[in-house]
Amino acid sequence: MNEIQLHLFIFPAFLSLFLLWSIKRWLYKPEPKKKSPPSPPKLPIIGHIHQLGSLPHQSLHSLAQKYGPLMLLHFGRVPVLVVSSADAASEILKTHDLAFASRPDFKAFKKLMYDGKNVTFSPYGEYWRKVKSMFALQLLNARRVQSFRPIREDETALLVKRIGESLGTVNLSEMFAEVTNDVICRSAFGTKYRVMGNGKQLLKSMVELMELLGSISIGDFVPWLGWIDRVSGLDHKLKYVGKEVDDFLEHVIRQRVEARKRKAVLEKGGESFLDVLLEIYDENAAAHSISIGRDNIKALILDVIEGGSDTISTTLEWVMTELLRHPTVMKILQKEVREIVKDKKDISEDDIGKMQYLKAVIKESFRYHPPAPLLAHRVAREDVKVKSYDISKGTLVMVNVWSIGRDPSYWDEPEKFKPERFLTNLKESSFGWIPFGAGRRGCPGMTYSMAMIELLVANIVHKFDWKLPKGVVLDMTERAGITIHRATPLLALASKAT
Ligand code: HEM
Repeated sequence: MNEIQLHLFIFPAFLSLFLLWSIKRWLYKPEPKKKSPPSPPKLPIIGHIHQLGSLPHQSLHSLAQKYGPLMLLHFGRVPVLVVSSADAASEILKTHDLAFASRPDFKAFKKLMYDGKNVTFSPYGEYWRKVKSMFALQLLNARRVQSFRPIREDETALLVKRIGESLGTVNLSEMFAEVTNDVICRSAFGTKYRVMGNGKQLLKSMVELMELLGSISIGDFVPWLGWIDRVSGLDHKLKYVGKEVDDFLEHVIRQRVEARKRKAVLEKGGESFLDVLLEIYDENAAAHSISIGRDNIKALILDVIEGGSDTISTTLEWVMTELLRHPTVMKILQKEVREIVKDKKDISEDDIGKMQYLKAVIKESFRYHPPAPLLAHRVAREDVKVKSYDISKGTLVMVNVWSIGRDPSYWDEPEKFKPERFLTNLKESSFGWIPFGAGRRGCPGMTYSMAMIELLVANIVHKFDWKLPKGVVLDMTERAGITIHRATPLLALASKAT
């Protein structure tokens, strides 16, 4: 081939290649690079799981100081978005609420909550919408919360009597756990249950259940390491505790069904949650446009017990801890309560309505010690842009309420316990104060909880004076779990009010 022939061949070949390349570029535009939130260095296989520590909300708070309020971690193969400011929380819980309205399907949730049939761990969808609206409209509406008033009053009176009989050092943690359990059981089942069928303490089983719900199963994040859950005993514990709680619920439901057949009257305090559910179950399914079976009832009852007991008792513990740490705040509160109640024997809910400082103390305690410091995890249902970041479908979202309550750009002197901040501005209406979460998946139990916490705190500061036992230094260490309790029981010295 001479030189001219060669040129004649090469030129069209180049031209065709160039045309092919241009067409390909035009047809298949390369995906724009995704922008992820800042992320700390990670380990192979497990990613950032090792950085959670025993108190994840605190470890994540420290990491967020360095990587910012929207931070991306990886737990095994699962991307995890950690949210640590009011502004970022508003993006998740308000702007993109629907996109983040689902929950993860962790093994513990499925095994202990009847395959996710409860409200809290149910994925977003038709079933969740129905049971959530049933919770909000029928189980926890204002009228029903009001109907439980005699239960709250009875149990508060019993607590006051118990403290009065054992003036001196009292174990407030234990007392709060018991009174909360009694109120919740009476609201849920119409009667108190401390002991289960086999003589085991219900409270102890509930503590085990909560611990398991808060535990990490490695198989959820690195499926091929799932065998570790077997070897570590987690799988066995899930089965054992699940069975124990199921036996108890079965026993209670059978008793209640029998009592309903005999038309036995409830203890005072209106229709229980279980009665409402049984009504829907056996009589009225069509009218409620929802079909629920035995497992659904058990799962929904567990929502009430695990949603209510631990969260309320831990709130009471922290409120009293802060009052004991701040005697001046205690004095101001006692003055308010005593001036409003005067020499009446009982505190009415009308009286409570006037106690603005009491409400401020409780709100401040929620800010500083949110009982569920990481809310309940959310999951992204679709790809979504948050601020300028691309968050992919399936990302697990942790909203660090503990961190948000300590954000100095939002709260003035966040490390100080200052109830006054809630008297002067309504901070709790925005996303800096979200101990009950917000948006579609927000907690439906806030009114119920507040009614109980306010009545209990008002009564015990009204009837008694409190201080720390001699030589006791308040230990502020937290105990790990899905709700955060004190690591050591709260002991306090009670004397008759002066
Ligand atoms: C001090 C008391 C309580 C606190 C601090 C609390 C806190 C929370 C939090 C943080 C969430 C997750 C919200 C979110 O993802 O945005 C939640 C959900 C929930 N809570 Fe509560 N809660 C309390 C009491 C109660 C009570 C008394 C009940 C029932 C009687 C209850 C039932 C529920 C249910 C059913 C959900 C799931 C809502 C959903 O996923 O749609 N909670 N709670």
